Amino acid sequence: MSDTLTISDLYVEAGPTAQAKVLVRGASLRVPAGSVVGLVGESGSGKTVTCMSALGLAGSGVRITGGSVRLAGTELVGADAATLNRVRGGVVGTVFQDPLSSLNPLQRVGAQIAEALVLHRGGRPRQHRARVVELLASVGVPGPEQRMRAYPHELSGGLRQRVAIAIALANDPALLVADEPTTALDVTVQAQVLDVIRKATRTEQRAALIVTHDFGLVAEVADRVAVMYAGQIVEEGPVQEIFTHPQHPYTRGLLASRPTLATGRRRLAAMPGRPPVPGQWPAGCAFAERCPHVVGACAQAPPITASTEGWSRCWRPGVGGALEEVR
Ligand SMILES: Nc1ncnc2c1ncn2[C@@H]1O[C@H](COP(=O)(O)OP(=O)(O)OP(=O)(O)O)[C@@H](O)[C@H]1O
Repeated sequence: MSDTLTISDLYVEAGPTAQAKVLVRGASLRVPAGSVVGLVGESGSGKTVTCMSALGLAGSGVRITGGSVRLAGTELVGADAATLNRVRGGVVGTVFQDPLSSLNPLQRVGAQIAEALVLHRGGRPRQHRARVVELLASVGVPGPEQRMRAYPHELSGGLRQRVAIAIALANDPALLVADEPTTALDVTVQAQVLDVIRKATRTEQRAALIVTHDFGLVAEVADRVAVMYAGQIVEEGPVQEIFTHPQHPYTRGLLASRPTLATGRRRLAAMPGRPPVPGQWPAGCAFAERCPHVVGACAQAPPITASTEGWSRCWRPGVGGALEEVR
């Protein structure tokens, strides 16, 4: 299967060149066409910076210093503003955690969807009315003809996120990037919104990259997963394989932490061979007596990320964020 998105050996820095902070170090990631990939890692590991800088959407002061990003055949690193504008909203649609901050509070939601269509397809907003209704219906907004006239604050959080997804999907993008799309929602609504994202990808053969700290969400929705730690992708592969045979200690630590999504938890529990529960030293850990940390429940700083059954080693962030073994 060809890749819709290929990120290769990406380096990203921030701050003045002389004292630049390296935020992403050699990240490589592929999102095959028609598949859902979860980019998972703890807060601050560099997930958002990786995705946003890859799409040319990183904040000021953040720059790519190496690597390549190919989206549907177009190289984005070093691309001019016109190419990036064509790609954003056209080839890739983005959804963020908080729809209230991504939607314009002063504009009716239908007008905002129509605006996305006008931007890439031309014409006047009212010419896109039928497509707006169709989009709202496709993301499960009931009564789309009425709801398109609502302002964002008149809708529930779940409906607002559906509207944000409708905007992201407006121009039939090849790739949907969703950054913590369900974190701001309560648990039942989370499952519904994930369902919308899954349908939007599976039925249209569209690829999706979902950024999350929640392995349960990945278990629920993704085909492949990439695990990010301290600016590096430490492990990448099919979800089932990574969940049942995690190779990297950090992945094991993440898997041992409690996923929030009930359905994801059920799927995880059904996978044989997953790591032990947090808070306990695994049987046979060679460092149990010397090391003060416990799996997934470390109170120290910097934390040791994992020491689980089958691993006789503990790891912690070392110089420059690289993992070093604790001896
Ligand atoms: N504009 C910036 N300038 C300097 N540092 C930045 C900038 N943006 C992000 N960072 C730093 O880069 C690191 C990675 O941030 P990022 O937002 O990508 O993490 P994340 O894994 O997405 O976490 P979260 O889930 O909390 O969003 C953090 O240490 C953050 O402080």
